[in-house]
Amino acid sequence: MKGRVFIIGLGLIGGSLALSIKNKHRDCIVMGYDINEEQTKLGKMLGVIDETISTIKSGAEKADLIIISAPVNETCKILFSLSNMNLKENVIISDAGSTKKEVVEAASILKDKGIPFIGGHPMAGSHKSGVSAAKPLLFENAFYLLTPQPHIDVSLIESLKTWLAGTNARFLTVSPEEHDYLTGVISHFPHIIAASLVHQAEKSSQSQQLIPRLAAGGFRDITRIASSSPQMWRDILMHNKDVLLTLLEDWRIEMERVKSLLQAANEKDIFSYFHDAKQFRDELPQKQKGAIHAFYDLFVDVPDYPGVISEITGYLADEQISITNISIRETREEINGVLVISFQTEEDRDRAMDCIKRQTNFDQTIGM
Ligand SMILES: NC(=O)C1=CN([C@@H]2O[C@H](COP(=O)(O)OP(=O)(O)OC[C@H]3O[C@@H](n4cnc5c(N)ncnc54)[C@H](O)[C@@H]3O)[C@@H](O)[C@H]2O)C=CC1
Ligand SMILES: O=C(O)C(=O)Cc1ccc(O)cc1
Repeated sequence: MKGRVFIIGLGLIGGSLALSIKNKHRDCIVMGYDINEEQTKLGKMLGVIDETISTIKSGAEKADLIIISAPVNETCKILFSLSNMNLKENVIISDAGSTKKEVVEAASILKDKGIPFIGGHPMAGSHKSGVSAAKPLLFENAFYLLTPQPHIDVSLIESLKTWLAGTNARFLTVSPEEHDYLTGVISHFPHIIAASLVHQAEKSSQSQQLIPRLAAGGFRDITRIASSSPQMWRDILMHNKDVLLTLLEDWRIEMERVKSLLQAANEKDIFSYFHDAKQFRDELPQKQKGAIHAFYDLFVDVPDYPGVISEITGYLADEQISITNISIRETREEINGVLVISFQTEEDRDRAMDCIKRQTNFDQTIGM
């Protein structure tokens, strides 16, 4: 496609969309605006965008496609300001926000002026923020939910999908209400629980100083999403309040049930509680990307001698296997440490396992 794409909110998601669009449509020009000028400058320096734009108006009035990728409260305000600008006749406006009902409602002001808005949500990402974390293939194999209103012409939806083809995502159309319920269950609610687990550990750590050290391993992994942007999650909770209040009530009832099983020392039902959860989880699709990002982790038991980490990273570098993160877990003093290496893809992790197996006799396990 040829034309000008304008990204408003040039962070992790805006930057990743910009890169995927530039990859696929070599002749288009991607313009970027961010309220934080540093992000726009950085985006240009990193080659994420072609042009920096200093006001929304100046970018919007030149654009064929506008994608808003700011926190969802800001998105609603930006939609309102776009409705007062002289946009091109063929423009399409979309967004990348994690909630849809309120965003689509805010966009009704555009409908009144005949400007098409198609709500969008690429359902992949991470706890990282900012344009420097952007990646062209962040959304590969992820679901990309679209929430067009009935008045939107099918050809416009197809045109948006063509613009976004470089994401390699899978498009699904749902209603804004359905969207907010689905994402409430599998993404928004788990973020509340992750943050609450961290709060609980923090409270306990006031009387038990060993907690932070012991929490360094699995606890840190299962609460990774609690490191996400607080502004983004505040906005998401404000938008999806009703769904989340219902889910919190369901959760409270569920916890009461577990409490009574425990009080009654009901071994049979406690077993079933874990057994049934394991069964459902084990049957979830493994190769598909869900809303919460999976890193492909490899755990390597390494002996405690100087240089062991650079030895392993050296073997991986020799075979050009890229890693996204590396850390050492020291939960067991004076015994082997566990080196945790994270990869972007399952293939990279499998190649790394094979490489380390050939080069060393260290035990390895994979994180699931
Ligand atoms: N982080 C994730 O994994 C995912 C996030 N989303 C959604 O995408 C949107 C962006 O999230 P991220 O890129 O992760 O956040 P981010 O924090 O990396 O980027 C957001 C950017 O928006 C800018 N911004 C804030 N207000 C603005 C305004 N009024 N005008 C212009 N720019 C403004 C910020 O300065 C920041 O650079 C949010 O709506 C979020 O709910 C969707 C899918 C995944
Ligand atoms: O893996 C993670 O950190 C996420 O939870 C990513 C994420 C965050 C917000 C979304 O609307 C969709 C995906």
